[in-house]
Amino acid sequence: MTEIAKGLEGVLFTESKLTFINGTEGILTHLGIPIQEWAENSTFEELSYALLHAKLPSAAELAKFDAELRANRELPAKLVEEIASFPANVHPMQALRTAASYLGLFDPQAEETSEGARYAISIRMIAQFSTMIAAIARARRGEAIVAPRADLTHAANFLYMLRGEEPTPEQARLFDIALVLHADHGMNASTFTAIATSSTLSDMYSCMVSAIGALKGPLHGGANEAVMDMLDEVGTPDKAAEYINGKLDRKEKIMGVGHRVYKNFDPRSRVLRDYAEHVANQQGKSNYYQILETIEKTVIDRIGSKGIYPNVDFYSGTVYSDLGIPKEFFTPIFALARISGWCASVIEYTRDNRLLRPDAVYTGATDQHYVDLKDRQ
Ligand SMILES: CC(=O)SCCNC(=O)CCNC(=O)[C@H](O)C(C)(C)COP(=O)(O)OP(=O)(O)OC[C@H]1O[C@@H](n2cnc3c(N)ncnc32)[C@H](O)[C@@H]1OP(=O)(O)O
Ligand SMILES: O=C([O-])CC(=O)C(=O)O
Repeated sequence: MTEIAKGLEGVLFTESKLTFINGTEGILTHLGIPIQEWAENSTFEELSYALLHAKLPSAAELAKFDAELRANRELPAKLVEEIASFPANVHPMQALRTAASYLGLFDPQAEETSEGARYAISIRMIAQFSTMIAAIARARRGEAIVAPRADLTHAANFLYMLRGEEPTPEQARLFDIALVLHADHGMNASTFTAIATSSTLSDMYSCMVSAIGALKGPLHGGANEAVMDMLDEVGTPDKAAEYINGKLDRKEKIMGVGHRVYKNFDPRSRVLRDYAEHVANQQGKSNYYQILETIEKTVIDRIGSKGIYPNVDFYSGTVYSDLGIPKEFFTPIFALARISGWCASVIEYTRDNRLLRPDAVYTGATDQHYVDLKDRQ
């Protein structure tokens, strides 16, 4: 009998030097370096360089790359106008998908697919995704769009544009760590989607728009917002265990737990949990962390034996929420970070491109003949 790899589970379709995951032992490395070391020591700018070049930058290379990102933050004025007129009630991921596509209209290199062009476009998109997302957030709240500043880091500039005031160094660093943790993750659904599009030799903007669409779904990047919905529904920590037990009894899914590859724990969620705990311990903060702690314990007690543990989307929202970021922007922020992984993976795959085209086992009718419309039941 023909074996079907449902969900392409375990199917190896390419080689990559960027990211390694051992889902049984909870190991994630970029360029062989553990994610915990990236989070502790590095920045989003440095990891983006490392992914795009498959090597750690020298100090001079990093300074040049950072300067290029800073120089490319501004959006075309027409796009800013367009974002300001988007309907306020659309989901920000819809707005981002549209804005990213619109951005391509102003890029003279948009149709070029050489590696050099893909790289130059990647720098612009990494820089401009941040500006687009902050602009979408401001416009949605009816606030004036804040122009980017070139004297701030990528993380600090995003929070500045979003809130209209500079973050503290601690807030900027916390957000930077969140970006580092989300920047790449092997052949996840959105990266795979970007690669599938690029495998037809399509352009970078089409690849990124496809990837945004794939990230949006609640089984992937959209889960971080869904977790926050769940926390709001639970309300207070004392109700969390009953709420989760009820959901599991009804065989409903819990958002932010479970993973196609990690069957023990997701190392990113551990890092985020520590930061979420740190933030929660500061005076006057939300009780989201306490609810999540109880949910984690209840889930592991009930279904941990199936390999269900918190994933990266579980704790990220409470960190964002304590940074003053509204929940509808959690998934756009995922895109703000993952753009680096998408671009790097597309560039890497395209070097030895092969059209992606799997197959399905046909189970439909055979030996039929066309029936005229008037003779059909
Ligand atoms: C950044 C990211 O993309 S990380 C993932 C973000 N997504 C989410 O958090 C959404 C919730 N999680 C899920 O839906 C799933 O865990 C997925 C889609 C991420 C991975 O699923 P799969 O690899 O297909 O796992 P699969 O569906 O085979 O699950 C195995 C068992 O665990 C159960 N299970 C998996 N996830 C969950 C969950 N979130 N809640 C409850 N039960 C779950 C399944 O029902 C299944 O049980 P069974 O064996 O009794 O039928
Ligand atoms: O790898 C996956 O399937 C999903 C994930 O955790 C990510 O994209 O960060």
